[in-house]
Amino acid sequence: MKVAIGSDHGGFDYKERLKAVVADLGHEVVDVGCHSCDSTDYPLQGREVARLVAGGECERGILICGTGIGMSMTANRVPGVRAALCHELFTARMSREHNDANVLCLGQRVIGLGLAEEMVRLWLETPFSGGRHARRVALIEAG
Ligand SMILES: O=C(CO)[C@H](O)[C@H](O)COP(=O)(O)O
Repeated sequence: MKVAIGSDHGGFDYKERLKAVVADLGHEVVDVGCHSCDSTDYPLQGREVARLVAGGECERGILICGTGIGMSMTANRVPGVRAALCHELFTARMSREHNDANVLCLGQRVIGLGLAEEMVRLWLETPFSGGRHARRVALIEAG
């Protein structure tokens, strides 16, 4: 898969570490920035990743800021994006199985790096269950 990844300064360190996790699983990483710890504004990177996913250039997206909240608010404004803000493994898995989430949002100031790495692996490898959940996702997309 092609996986877009982006962060603001509050998520920069995790972005750099999570890129390796994504690549180790055999996926292509598209890094939209930011590219340093200098202060920046999360909607810039959040929108860029969301547009890549909504436009089909990337199949999935991962966004990291301090809490993940601003990134999820931003990404979910883009039609076709189903961004899930997760802080533990259960919701990361369910966001794929039940909600077909195509963007994962994480908070670098909320969870440890080891958990974030495990969540990314689980989230990338968990398929959508379909069935009754497909009807519900279609209702989301119908607006
Ligand atoms: O979590 C975030 C948005 O949801 C940002 O990373 C956070 O608000 C940045 O804060 P600061 O400019 O004080 O570093």
